[in-house]
Amino acid sequence: MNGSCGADVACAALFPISLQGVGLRRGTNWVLRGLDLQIARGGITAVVGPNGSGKTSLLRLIHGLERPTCGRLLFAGQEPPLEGMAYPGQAMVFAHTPMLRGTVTDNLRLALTGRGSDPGLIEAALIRAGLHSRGRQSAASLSSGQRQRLALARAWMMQPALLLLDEPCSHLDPQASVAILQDVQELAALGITVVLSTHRPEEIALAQRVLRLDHGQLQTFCAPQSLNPQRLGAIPPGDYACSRDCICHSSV
Ligand SMILES: Nc1ncnc2c1ncn2[C@@H]1O[C@H](COP(=O)(O)OP(=O)(O)OP(=O)(O)O)[C@@H](O)[C@H]1O
Repeated sequence: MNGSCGADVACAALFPISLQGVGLRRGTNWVLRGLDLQIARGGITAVVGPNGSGKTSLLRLIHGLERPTCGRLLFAGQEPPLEGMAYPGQAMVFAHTPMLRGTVTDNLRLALTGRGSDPGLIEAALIRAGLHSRGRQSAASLSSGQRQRLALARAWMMQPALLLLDEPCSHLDPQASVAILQDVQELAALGITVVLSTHRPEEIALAQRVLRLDHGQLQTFCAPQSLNPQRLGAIPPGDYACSRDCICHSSV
């Protein structure tokens, strides 16, 4: 597997991802409102904004774990399938990755469910996760950082065209975060389009575009260079503001 966009068919079927007037209501609370934006194939998009601004909800919606209450979500101009939990061609990794009982290898096998066994691919995923000598170890014994690397390797095995990462380093120490971000960059270099929610400047710095939400609404969608670096360092995480010259696009 070269990993370049998993399958070009999947890429062609996913991009661009278009949100047209998308809203998401939970109970009486509109957590996403009037979103109009387009995500093109390739690169890393960082989704930023204060706590509760809707970052996770947006990723869940793109992945198919939730459906828009109103508006349209289109993949390559088409409505996604109604059946199934998650949309095809995608993988999502959460801040806290649950491990199955069993070994590290057992957890990787999960990604191959329904596709038969592929020892070579599992071996490659173990190496990718830096867990080559730990395949037979209980997955429950892994550190948080090792679990996240395993989760990314598992996602890679699924050959996704789109990888959604929900604050992948939020509970990791700096050293573990560096390893995760290295993995993310490698996956992006393989042609996998990455969308990650984050509060961290070092993750935003990896992105080619930054999508900022506030109270469920799109505030900005621009290149990170357009963000004011002074403010990036000086203000509390999650409160990223655009500099005056940031032109806000609905598509970057
Ligand atoms: N299961 C749920 N039921 C009802 N409301 C929810 C649920 N999960 C989240 N919310 C609400 O949806 C809104 C958006 O939450 P979301 O988790 O998407 O924000 P976020 O930007 O990812 O926040 P954080 O930075 O804290 O992770 C918040 O007001 C939150 O309280």
